[in-house]
Amino acid sequence: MLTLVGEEGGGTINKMENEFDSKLRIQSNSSSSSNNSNSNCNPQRSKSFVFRAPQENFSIQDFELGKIYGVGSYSKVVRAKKKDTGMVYAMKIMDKKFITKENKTAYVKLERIVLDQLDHPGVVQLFFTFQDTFSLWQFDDPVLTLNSEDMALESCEGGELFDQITRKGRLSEDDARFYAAEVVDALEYIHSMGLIHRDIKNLLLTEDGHIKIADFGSVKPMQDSRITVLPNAASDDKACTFVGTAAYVPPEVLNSSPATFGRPGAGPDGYASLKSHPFFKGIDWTNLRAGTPPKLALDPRVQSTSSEDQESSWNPSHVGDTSVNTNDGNGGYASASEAGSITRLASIDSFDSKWQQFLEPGESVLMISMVKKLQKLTNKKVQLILTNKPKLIYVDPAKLVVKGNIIWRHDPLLVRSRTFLTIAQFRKPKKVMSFEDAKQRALQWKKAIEALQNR
Ligand SMILES: Nc1ncnc2c1ncn2[C@@H]1O[C@H](COP(=O)(O)OP(=O)(O)OP(=O)(O)O)[C@@H](O)[C@H]1O
Repeated sequence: MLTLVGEEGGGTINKMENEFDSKLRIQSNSSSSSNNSNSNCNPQRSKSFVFRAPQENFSIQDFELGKIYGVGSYSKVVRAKKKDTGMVYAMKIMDKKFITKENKTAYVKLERIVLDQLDHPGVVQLFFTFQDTFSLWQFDDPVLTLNSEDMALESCEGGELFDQITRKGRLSEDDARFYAAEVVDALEYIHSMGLIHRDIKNLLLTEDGHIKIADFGSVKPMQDSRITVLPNAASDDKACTFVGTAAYVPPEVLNSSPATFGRPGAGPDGYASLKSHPFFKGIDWTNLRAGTPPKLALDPRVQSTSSEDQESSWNPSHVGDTSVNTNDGNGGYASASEAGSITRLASIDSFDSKWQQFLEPGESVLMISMVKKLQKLTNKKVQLILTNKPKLIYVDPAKLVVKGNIIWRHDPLLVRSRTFLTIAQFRKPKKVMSFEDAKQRALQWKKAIEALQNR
């Protein structure tokens, strides 16, 4: 049985979560006093800090949840439609216990405060936040409790720029210029606010195809920052701590120096010389966002992407299904019957810090499940973990040691039923492994692995 409470005792967890609350909760405006999530009003710069994006009393039940946009190191981002208003958001759901345990509270707080104060078309907008308690089931064991911190962000329906490059094979020079210009414009704004982002890896796209920068958890406010940063927010000015994602790290950080504004090529005169570079000839910097973006290449595996279709697929049970970008021929959503068979928040254990030790920095879990590894004589319970590296391992859940690293090639997967998944490893040592997933997600495992094979 996987229990969060059972491992450490409810008292400790409660203490941790209270600690989280006290660190995160800052006097906020209430929903009744504020209906201005879209306004440009300046936040109040005083001891009693007032958020522009209010802390609401909503619950996840107020939303229809759809596909999972992605899984970060300490969050899941899910498409969420508010039932009463019909507004669609990208809901960033974070487990408070996990964040507290991993000492990430300050980063969460910083992202919340910074996003609250940024206002630029190239930066993803924060609309509101709320806290919630989910009831979880695992293999029909008693209910578990997840206390979450949720941020309702502007939904970037165009997905990641990375996927556009993958689908198109390469960008034309004009398209590359367009995206580069929008990134430069957004970074100029971010830098003008006295912030260094430090983790520009997810360049997201709006439905129209304009760039949005997200994920401000690693942001570094400089001393003269125009952003109000409250006590307890992350500060590693002196320590030169490594923050960000290894593959995207700027050269100065690799040399153990602090991050600087210089990354994208801005010189001592700021962005002027960069923007007047011959590559950007013809770019109208003052009306950048009025330009026509490159046409988005749709995911060929998704048969229909109209909003209508997406909305008809809403089902709360998807929230626990981390089989991201799978080829289910159903617009990226599980069918109703598949969804029904997915335990609510089934893969919540992906938030459990004990699995994080098997990941490298920046690596995130795509699917995770307690399964039975079928062997000749005995069956063993193992934790099967699929990551975006991509990597597929199974771990002894009691000893917390990796028991196997499955190296796959093409077409090694066989689904015998909703429960049984067989994987053939063709590289040496050659072997065939079978797993039984009591949550009947064999097909989803297959699709998630195949999606990675096809990348
Ligand atoms: N506003 C958004 N709209 C659509 N998709 C989003 C949005 N924000 C994030 N995503 C997707 O969700 C994924 C997870 O985002 P998140 O910010 O939780 O973590 P991350 O930045 O990818 O990873 P890490 O936290 O490890 O740095 C992203 O990779 C992105 O694809």
